[in-house]
Amino acid sequence: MGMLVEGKWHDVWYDTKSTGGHFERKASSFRNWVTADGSAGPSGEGGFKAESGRYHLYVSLACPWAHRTLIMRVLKGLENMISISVVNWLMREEGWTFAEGPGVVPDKVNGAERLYEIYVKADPNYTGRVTVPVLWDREKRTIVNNESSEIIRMMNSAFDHLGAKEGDYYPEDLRSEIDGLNAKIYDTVNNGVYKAGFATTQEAYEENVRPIFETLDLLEGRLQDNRYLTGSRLTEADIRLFTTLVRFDAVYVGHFKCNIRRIADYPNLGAYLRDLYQIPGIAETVNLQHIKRHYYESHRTINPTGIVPVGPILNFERPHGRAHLPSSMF
Ligand SMILES: N[C@@H](CCC(=O)N[C@@H](CS)C(=O)NCC(=O)O)C(=O)O
Repeated sequence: MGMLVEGKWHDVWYDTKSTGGHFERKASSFRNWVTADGSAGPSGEGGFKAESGRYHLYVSLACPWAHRTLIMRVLKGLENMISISVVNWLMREEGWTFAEGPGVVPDKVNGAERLYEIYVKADPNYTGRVTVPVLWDREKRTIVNNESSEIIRMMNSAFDHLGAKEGDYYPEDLRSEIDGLNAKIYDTVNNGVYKAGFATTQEAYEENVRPIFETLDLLEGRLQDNRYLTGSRLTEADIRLFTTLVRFDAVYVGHFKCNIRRIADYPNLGAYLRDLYQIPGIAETVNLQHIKRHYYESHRTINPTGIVPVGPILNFERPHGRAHLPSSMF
């Protein structure tokens, strides 16, 4: 665990001293967009035209942010257009690495052994955290973007004219509702679990753990009559919530102390989680070994022994019973 300072790797843990025990996530640094015609996107510069075989995605199967991009890649059928490398689950002194292990896919594009080498290739003076996901451009030999929320937006539409699968997960008429859900779910659920788990004072922990369950309670009600968060259509808001829910009972309840309730205790959220898991292609993006081993073995400030709990027993294949709720393709 560490960061780059002017292109040099330093092994440091998150600083929570200056923030009263609170974990504060830093903004991502590379913000260019792949677009259909290569014009600039909402941020950054142009020059990144959608082309089959041009882009490469670096992911961790453990990471909920990277997981979003893996799901979107499958839903949009981009597996043959965007290649991937998968880091080892363990993130210790050298940060993410490609050390051999089950499920690891080495870096055949840059031949890197550690993820920070990719950041230094893109910017020899880079200062900041070295995070997944990373979208790499083989042509310009640089990082296009390392912000998952933006990478999934690009995947949603930029490759459509090249034969991506049909489907719009950020449809025009639902955008303001999706934006509202995303903002609340990011703050109190996706990042909320990290704020609770990485807190280093009792106050900071309690302040952050309660809102997680307030939001989950709210979503439980919303999912009573709605198949998906916005109603009958699956959107990026569901994908973003899914990657936290699927890790919740296995990791966040124990390791991050988010234990007021489990997802298994929520009938609607639990069934919704199984419903999404059973969408063709999604189960293959979920690797509970990488997920559990990453958190419990990497965060030694929280779990000094590195022991990985054996349970809980989870079965996302069980019938979800939500097929009666209205659903429409797009
Ligand atoms: N905002 C980023 C966050 C990505 C992120 O924090 N990834 C974690 C893994 S779950 C990471 O790589 N952390 C390494 C570090 O903070 O040093 C995104 O959504 O893409």
